Amino acid sequence: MLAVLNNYKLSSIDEHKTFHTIGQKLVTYFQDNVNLQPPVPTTLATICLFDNVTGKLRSIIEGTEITSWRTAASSLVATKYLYFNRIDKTTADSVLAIIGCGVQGRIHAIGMCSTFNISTINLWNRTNSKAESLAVELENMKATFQNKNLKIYVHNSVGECVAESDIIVTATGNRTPLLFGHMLKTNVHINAVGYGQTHHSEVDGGVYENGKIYVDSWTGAEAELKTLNYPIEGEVGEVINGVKETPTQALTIFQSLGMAVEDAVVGQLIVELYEKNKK
Ligand SMILES: NC(=O)C1=CN([C@@H]2O[C@H](COP(=O)(O)OP(=O)(O)OC[C@H]3O[C@@H](n4cnc5c(N)ncnc54)[C@H](OP(=O)(O)O)[C@@H]3O)[C@@H](O)[C@H]2O)C=CC1
Ligand SMILES: O=C([O-])C1=[NH+]CCC1
Repeated sequence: MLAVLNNYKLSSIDEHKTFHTIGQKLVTYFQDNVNLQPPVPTTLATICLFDNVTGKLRSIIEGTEITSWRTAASSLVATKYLYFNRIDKTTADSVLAIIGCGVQGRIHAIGMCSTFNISTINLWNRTNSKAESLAVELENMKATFQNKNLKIYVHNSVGECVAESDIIVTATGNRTPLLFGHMLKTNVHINAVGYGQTHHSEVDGGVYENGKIYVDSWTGAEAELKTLNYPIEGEVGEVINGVKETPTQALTIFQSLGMAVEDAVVGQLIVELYEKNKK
């Protein structure tokens, strides 16, 4: 995945300096890595940064952790602009469902509960013990969350998990849909993160048909969502900068594809901080 971003600022480094980034992100997904002893992450990433004047390789950065956090951060931004900005904030304690409690499900759970007023988190995972382990971890982190009274439940079915949920994260490698329209209440926001057969494998067509679909990048969507036969409303960024209106419709879907440019900028920030602290 190629990434080029010019003329931007990193205020934590230097608010006057302008940065230019050329990067390349390499990602592999080996599902059986979780069964190794010790387990290895299934999604592995490496980020290469190049000098923007000469094109010479400047740094190679371990990108697995960056990918985990960046993906969750994108969903948090999407949830803020597509969901929290359309609801009554005075009553805005929300119920979150995590479908798939692997690396992404875990980071999304921590990120959402740290950022928003989540009163209940519902967890489902194909292998139930992983959802139970995440529930224990979240229980031990409660003091750091926005809502210290967070209630945590593990469910035996996806339908039960999402029935009362306002915000849903799907983060599985499932190749066929596991989230269907009849399972959802009204006024729901979905962050569809997992990649199975395609990016949109986890969510049934009936959900896309009745919702407003947003992506992280039009360019990514043109390349990677060719088989999604429903109209895309816009980029989340277009809602943020006012080009598109905040949706008022009660079902929104953030179809997360992953943008290498976001990873490359975080990589650049890490390299700049490293260089600054070395001096
Ligand atoms: N949109 C984006 O930018 C990104 C998307 N991804 C995608 O997100 C997904 C999750 O990644 P990650 O958390 O790192 O992977 P993990 O291997 O850590 O977790 C995978 C999860 O998917 C579940 N799963 C796998 N196959 C199935 C299935 N057939 N039915 C139901 N559940 C299944 C696993 O359940 P179990 O524990 O039972 O095996 C586990 O909960 C992947 O598809 C990955 O490609 C990853 C990074 C960025
Ligand atoms: O952006 C990314 O790293 C990925 N998107 C889909 C799988 C991994």
